[in-house]
Amino acid sequence: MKFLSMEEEYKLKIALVVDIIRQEEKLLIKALNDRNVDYDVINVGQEPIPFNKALGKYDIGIIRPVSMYRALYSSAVLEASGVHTINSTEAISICGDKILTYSKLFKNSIPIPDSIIAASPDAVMKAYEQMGFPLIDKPPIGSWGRMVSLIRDVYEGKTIIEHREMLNNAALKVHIIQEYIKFKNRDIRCIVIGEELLGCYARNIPPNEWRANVALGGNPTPIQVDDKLRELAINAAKVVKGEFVSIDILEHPMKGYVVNELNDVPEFKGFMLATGINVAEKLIDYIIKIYRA
Ligand SMILES: Nc1ncnc2c1ncn2[C@@H]1O[C@H](COP(=O)(O)OP(=O)(O)OP(=O)(O)O)[C@@H](O)[C@H]1O
Repeated sequence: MKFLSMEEEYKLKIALVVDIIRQEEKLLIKALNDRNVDYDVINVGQEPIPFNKALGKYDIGIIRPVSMYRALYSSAVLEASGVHTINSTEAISICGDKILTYSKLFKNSIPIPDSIIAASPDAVMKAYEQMGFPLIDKPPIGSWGRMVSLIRDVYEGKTIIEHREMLNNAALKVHIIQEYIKFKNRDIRCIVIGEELLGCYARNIPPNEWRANVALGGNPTPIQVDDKLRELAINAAKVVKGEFVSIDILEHPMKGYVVNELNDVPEFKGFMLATGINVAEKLIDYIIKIYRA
């Protein structure tokens, strides 16, 4: 029997595309080193990426930029040279925009919060009236809960409309007006890799907040995963063509689980704290298992 050297064994060449190195990226680098996988870190926050077939030396691009457009475009350029990116450009473009995400989910009968899209101040006022207060108003792009607003009456609504109109970004002037789902004072975040659910945890809403983001102090706690939750998370990931995504789920008093959003560059500090699962190792093991030559 011939024993393969580590290099022969793992013929994969990986591009780890980043714009900053967070704890998540450090863990990915550690997992790559531990498994002796050949990789380069491409920092698109500092380095240009040419349209160049030489990029085709990479088998896989792990796309990790925090900035949505850096993630989207670096994935597109790598894909153009034949690199398989995780996530794909298509998945990033869908998940990076909540309206595109909801459109895919709704079309595929995956429950979402009742939502209305409004693209002008007049349309927003009408949408507020149709939805009724209290309601949530959020822009289609953004993360860490920024600009996600709980609006209790028309005065607060008018303030939000005015502020958004002042922003120099067309997408931020579009509003998603949404039912406020207060039910359990928490939201659930699951991670799917490939077609499997890695796990889920809950983020409890901290004091003086109504949002559960870990970045805002949301407290990660373990939960029991039932079949419905598992099925919903896997289906939602599939519908947006996500290969490594996190899925945010709210619990509705009548409708049960509803998908709030998906993230194509998932953060996983909170997930690891609550579940003890090393997401970086699982992702690299998955890549080795599925894509090793
Ligand atoms: N319709 C809603 N009803 C109740 N709470 C909501 C609703 N929409 C958002 N939230 C709360 O606000 C938080 C942030 O909202 P959302 O996830 O839509 O924004 P985000 O900026 O994309 O956040 P993330 O960093 O998770 O990507 C959610 O985690 C949830 O706690």
